[in-house]
Amino acid sequence: MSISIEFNDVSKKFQNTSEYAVDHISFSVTHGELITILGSSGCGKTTLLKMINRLYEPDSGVIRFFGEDISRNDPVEFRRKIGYVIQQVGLFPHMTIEKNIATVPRILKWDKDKIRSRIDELLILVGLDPEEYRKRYPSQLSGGQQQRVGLARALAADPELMLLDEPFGAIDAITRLKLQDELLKIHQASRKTFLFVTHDINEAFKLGSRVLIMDGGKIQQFDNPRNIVTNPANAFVESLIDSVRQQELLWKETTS
Ligand SMILES: Nc1ncnc2c1ncn2[C@@H]1O[C@H](COP(=O)(O)OP(=O)(O)OP(=O)(O)O)[C@@H](O)[C@H]1O
Repeated sequence: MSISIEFNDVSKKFQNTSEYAVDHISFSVTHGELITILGSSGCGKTTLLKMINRLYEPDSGVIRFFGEDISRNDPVEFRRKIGYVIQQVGLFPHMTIEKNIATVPRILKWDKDKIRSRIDELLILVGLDPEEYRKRYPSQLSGGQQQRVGLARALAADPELMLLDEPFGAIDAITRLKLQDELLKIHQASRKTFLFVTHDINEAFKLGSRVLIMDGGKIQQFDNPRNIVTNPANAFVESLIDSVRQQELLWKETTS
């Protein structure tokens, strides 16, 4: 099996800050995995993701994509091979849903019929009826529906890698659970690599075949959920798991 993403001793410190945002981290992801990156606010999750699509450049270390050092690629061209979904969705407000989804295929000069059938296929995949939603504008959609379109747009050109930065962070709990289930199905069907950032431990353990736990810019543990629970690597991971146990206890107490 091939390695799609590999970090080799990668660090990033922003100007006028004393601490590393990402502090000498190394890990690799096998192609086809869905990895979640879990940690509290400010631990470096977004910085890690943005170094992959080259919105940020590392200060040191090497990031490889299918074995190639990404710093040698043209960043704009490279970004088209990567789907990127963020919490704020970022749909173009003046464009219809179909035009939003077609953004990258149009840049890649796909022919019109291929783009049209891809739009329909993707809308169905993310649970939106093409007839009803194709011609709408983003402002005519709910937040959850906009996030579905954001996902469809990121998947449009069939990227080898999907980067998802707290995509469901602003969505209500019930819709969020539904979107998580759909994301798992989409991932299974696509067999591509997905890196999903979240600060929600339940979401991280539900979605990730492996969970990369960060704190202070460092990896605390990178393993499958079962091993993390049964064999926490350090006190930080233990306290994270304890926090879920406390929630469960509280839930049991209040419902019994
Ligand atoms: N553009 C920037 N300039 C200066 N410091 C930054 C910049 N972006 C991030 N940082 C700092 O780097 C550290 C890591 O930030 P990052 O956004 O990666 O964290 P995060 O884990 O994604 O947090 P959150 O969950 O709140 O989004 C933080 O201390 C943050 O203040």
